[in-house]
Amino acid sequence: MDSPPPLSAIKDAKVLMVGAGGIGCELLKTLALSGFPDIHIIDMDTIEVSNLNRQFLFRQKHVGQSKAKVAREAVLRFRPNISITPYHANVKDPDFNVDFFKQFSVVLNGLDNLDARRHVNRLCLAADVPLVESGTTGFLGQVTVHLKGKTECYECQPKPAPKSYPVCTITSTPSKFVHCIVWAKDLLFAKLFGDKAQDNDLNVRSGNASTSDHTEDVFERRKDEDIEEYGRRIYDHVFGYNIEVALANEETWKNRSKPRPIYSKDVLPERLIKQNGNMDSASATDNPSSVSAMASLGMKNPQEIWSLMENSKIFLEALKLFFGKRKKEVGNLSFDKDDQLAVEFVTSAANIRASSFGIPLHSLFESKGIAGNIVHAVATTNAIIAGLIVIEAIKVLQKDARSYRMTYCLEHPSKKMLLMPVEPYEPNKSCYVCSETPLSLEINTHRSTLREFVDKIVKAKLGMNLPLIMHGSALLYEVGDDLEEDMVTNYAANLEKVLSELPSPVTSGTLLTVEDLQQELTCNISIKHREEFDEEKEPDGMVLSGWTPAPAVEKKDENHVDNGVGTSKNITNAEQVETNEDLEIVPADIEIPAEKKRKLSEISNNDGLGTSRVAAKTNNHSKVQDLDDDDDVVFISGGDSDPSKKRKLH
Ligand SMILES: Nc1ncnc2c1ncn2[C@@H]1O[C@H](COP(=O)(O)OP(=O)(O)OP(=O)(O)O)[C@@H](O)[C@H]1O
Ligand SMILES: [Zn+2]
Repeated sequence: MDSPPPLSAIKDAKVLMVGAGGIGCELLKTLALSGFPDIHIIDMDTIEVSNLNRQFLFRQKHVGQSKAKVAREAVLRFRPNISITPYHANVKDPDFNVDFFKQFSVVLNGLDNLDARRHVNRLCLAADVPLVESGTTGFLGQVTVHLKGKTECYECQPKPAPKSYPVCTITSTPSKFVHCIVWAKDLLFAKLFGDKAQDNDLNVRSGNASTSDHTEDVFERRKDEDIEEYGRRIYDHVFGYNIEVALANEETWKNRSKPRPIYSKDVLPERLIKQNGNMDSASATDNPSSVSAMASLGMKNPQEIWSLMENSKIFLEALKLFFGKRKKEVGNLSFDKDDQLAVEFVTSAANIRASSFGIPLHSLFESKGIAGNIVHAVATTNAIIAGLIVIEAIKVLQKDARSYRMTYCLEHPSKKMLLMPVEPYEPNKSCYVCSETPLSLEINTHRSTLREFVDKIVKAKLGMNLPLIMHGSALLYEVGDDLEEDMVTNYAANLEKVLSELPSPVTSGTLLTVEDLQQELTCNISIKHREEFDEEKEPDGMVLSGWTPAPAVEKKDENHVDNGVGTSKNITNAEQVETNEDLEIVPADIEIPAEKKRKLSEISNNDGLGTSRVAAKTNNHSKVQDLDDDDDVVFISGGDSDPSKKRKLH
């Protein structure tokens, strides 16, 4: 195949692509066809059957192989003369350090989780390499350009927190099917098959616990207890007894319709084994990943809505299969949308609960989508977004900063346009990642340990990978392969100490320096002691602040138009999305600007210090409601985790 000569800016470019999934496959193809001569790809995954419907560089025979390597081979078949270097690895591996990033002209992300995106953002800032970010969720998509000091970095705006529900809605007063799914997945499944020791609101106490039968841990299987008996006991406890206990609190039901307790004997015959000969033989195979309650019971259609009786049978069968065929995993399982048996269990439990609360039942297919925060992937959106990434990459290579655009791909046309380009925003001066703004942390220094600080703040909130913590010149903690043994012992001991009892005590007023050696990121955290925290609102028992959106100021030139679009009015669609009930379970990785912020061109038109001719603009992003996980993002994606990971249906 002959191809036209590449643009001169492309000819010498060396680009790094991170992620070879839905967006990545499209991107690699478009880069190759556009004439990019030297492409490096990092992807840590192997190909799954569920990827094949949209990750078109992969075929059935590639299942189980490295995405980065197979993508390379597929593209070399139609562009044999370009150089493609694959890395089957996690981008967070220490090998991919700042020096590694420095060799590239531009980095292009096709990731699906916040954690990896933040990491790449930091490495690009440290290496001073431009980053083109992207994400898609169904029909929605987004591409942004991040150039150190010129445009906002990926982390300049706090990301939407994952959608969460009030605990009491989940444990006591569900009103939507999603509440039943969250209950089945995060409480019941976790209690039965995950870590037993975890706190869990399922063991609802009766009014007089001392005389109740329920003082024992009902979830503990009794010695020699038959598995069906055990399953029925769990069933009766969570769908019968717990509902009776809840009903006893009249106040709760004053303005709500009361739930109905459901006991297994009312729904199922006394003994299923008699009814269903294959209950004991269970599934035909011993391969744990193919064990299925539906298969055992001869039910085939995942789109069918099961009756209460069918849900109850699936519930008992799935429970039995976990304790029979997958016994080794019990105690360590966490819900995985690709685990058929887990989805069957969660679907049936959610449906039985829904039945009790008068909520419409759902099929396994629908439940899987809700439980896995799945948004149906749209291959065309990935292709459009990949094209836009390449357009922005070319502008970056041409050093044409004034024409950079962040572009949103909308679900419904706005002013007859599906693509909405907006000029990029200037960096947020209070961003702890790309500016040096100190953070402050309220924490109980007499109660919280260094380990809690490391896990909940340094890793979870600040997204650091290889952290080092200093108080003045005293090193309190660091990680690394080359540490002396006595240092390792010291740090391990420090981790268990409360902050005020560390060798160099951390108390109110202490300024801690936290550094990530791989990301080359340093943050100063000013510590403020606080005695009490609200368990519901501040479950971490610590509050980090200082990382805020840039202050909103009164907006001028409201009708200013970028490229013919881009006024605040263009956001209506995004706002519709935000209030769209159907999207409730979508992990919104996407952020859409509600109103304009100061833009790059306005800054570069003047002294470059931010005293732009446009005196006042707002700086708010209206984020599409985060429906999940993962996950996750200012950018949309194929999904995280991670609690912030968005996922697609395959
Ligand atoms: N830390 C990371 N290092 C390297 N690659 C990563 C990292 N995190 C995510 N990825 C890759 O990014 C890609 C994202 O692609 P995509 O959103 O299509 O997800 P997927 O895993 O292929 O599909 P799905 O999530 O829908 O099952 C994946 O191939 C994944 O392996
Ligand atoms: Zn920033």
